[in-house]
Amino acid sequence: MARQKGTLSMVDALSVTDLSVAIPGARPLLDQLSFNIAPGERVGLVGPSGCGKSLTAAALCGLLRPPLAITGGMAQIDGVELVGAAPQVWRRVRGRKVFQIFQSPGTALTPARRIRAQLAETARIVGEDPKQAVTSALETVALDPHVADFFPYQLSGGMKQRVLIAMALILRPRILIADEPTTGLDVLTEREILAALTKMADEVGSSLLFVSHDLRAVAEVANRTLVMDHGRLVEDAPISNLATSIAPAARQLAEAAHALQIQC
Ligand SMILES: Nc1ncnc2c1ncn2[C@@H]1O[C@H](COP(=O)(O)OP(=O)(O)OP(=O)(O)O)[C@@H](O)[C@H]1O
Repeated sequence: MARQKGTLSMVDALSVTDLSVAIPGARPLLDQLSFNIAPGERVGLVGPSGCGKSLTAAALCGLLRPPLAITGGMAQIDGVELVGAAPQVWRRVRGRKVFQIFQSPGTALTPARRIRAQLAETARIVGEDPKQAVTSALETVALDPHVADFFPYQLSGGMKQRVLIAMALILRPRILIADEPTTGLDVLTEREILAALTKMADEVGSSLLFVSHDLRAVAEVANRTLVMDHGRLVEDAPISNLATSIAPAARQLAEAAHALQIQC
């Protein structure tokens, strides 16, 4: 495995070194993860259910809840150390340096505010003209301009995900972490979301860490894949190399994806 141990170089958007997460006193749930992501790089994080993908995303977004805790290692975004960072550091980092999109987009939107107000507020945070930013971000994620007048409850799951991607477009984060953003969506909506994600990352130059159990979805957005198994990183390779990996979890994922390919 071409595993990069990660002292932060000038070019890394994210550098993770020996990151461990556990309930203190118990065995680690994340065990000494190390990887780097370059600016603009799009990386998939895959592995079997329960291997630690979501915990990794949560740790990098400062969203672990006690008794879970980071028990060792470092994680830097754009040179800012996240492990042990104070709340005021997180307020500076969250959104502008790391933006997260999760499975349930509804929880990230304020229920009683129209989409226009929420996107405009985001634009003001970064000093953008709100009107222009809202129009242009909605257009980039292929949402009708009228969506700006809606409340979150009036949107489908796929539309809410696109609103969040529009928010990321306005904030221009250094890295976007998307944890299973298309789970529960139909396949056409899934492809639209993946297209919006890659377009957003291309326009802004953001790096993308795309968490999924679905290698086919990862293949749409990333060409490098991190594979986890039982809390450890077991492979770091181009997606096309997984079938011949020495890591059984990587080979099993490649075989499953191959078996699911349907000729239409
Ligand atoms: N709050 C928690 N307290 C204790 N253990 C937890 C907690 N959250 C997750 N875990 C454990 O950590 C491990 C990794 O969980 P995680 O949610 O990261 O898996 P995952 O790879 O995202 O799985 P899936 O693909 O099913 O979403 C699992 O064994 C899980 O039971």
